[in-house]
Amino acid sequence: MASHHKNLSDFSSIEIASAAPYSFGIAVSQWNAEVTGRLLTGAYDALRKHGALEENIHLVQVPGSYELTSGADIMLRDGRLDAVMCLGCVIQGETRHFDFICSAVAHGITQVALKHNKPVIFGVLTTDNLQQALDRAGGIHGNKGEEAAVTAIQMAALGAREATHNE
Ligand SMILES: Nc1c(NC[C@H](O)[C@H](O)[C@H](O)CO)[nH]c(=O)[nH]c1=O
Ligand SMILES: CC(=O)[C@@H](O)COP(=O)(O)O
Repeated sequence: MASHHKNLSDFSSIEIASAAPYSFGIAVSQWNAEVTGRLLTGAYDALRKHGALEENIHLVQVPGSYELTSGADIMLRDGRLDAVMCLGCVIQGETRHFDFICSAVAHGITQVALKHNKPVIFGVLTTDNLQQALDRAGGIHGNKGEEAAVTAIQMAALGAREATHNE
């Protein structure tokens, strides 16, 4: 299994840019708040650890992961943000509803990123059960929210470099 005994939040092998110059949006789902709250803490703490200013971190809450697409779109409308993280937790139930939500949010946020030409980071846990989610929200497998924040920083820095290069 890919993540067996692996801390998915181990970034020791990469150089992470400073987050200080950039503005970030975080859209977080209220479904499975026990998990998404931990993802949010991981993301926020990682942004601040890498220099993001408190006033440059903007938060919106949406009902469920399916609404993360709309939340990201709304956050990107005024063009002020350099990257948006979408944090959610979808846990398999008895029906195929899980499949539709996971597919919709993955495709949806991709379309939003292309629409606004800004990075929209997929920080959504898609698990078989609650324990798998908790293990990836500050547990034995790290914190998907922290991963999303590091990814957002790296992509914001990439965008800034490319903008400078193309001037
Ligand atoms: N079952 C989960 C949901 N379901 C709700 C949907 O995300 C959506 O809000 C609803 O279908 C109305 O559009 N959401 C999660 O984030 N996680 C779940 O496990
Ligand atoms: C991912 C979901 O929407 C799921 O939790 C709902 O449960 P069910 O498939 O049993 O209706």
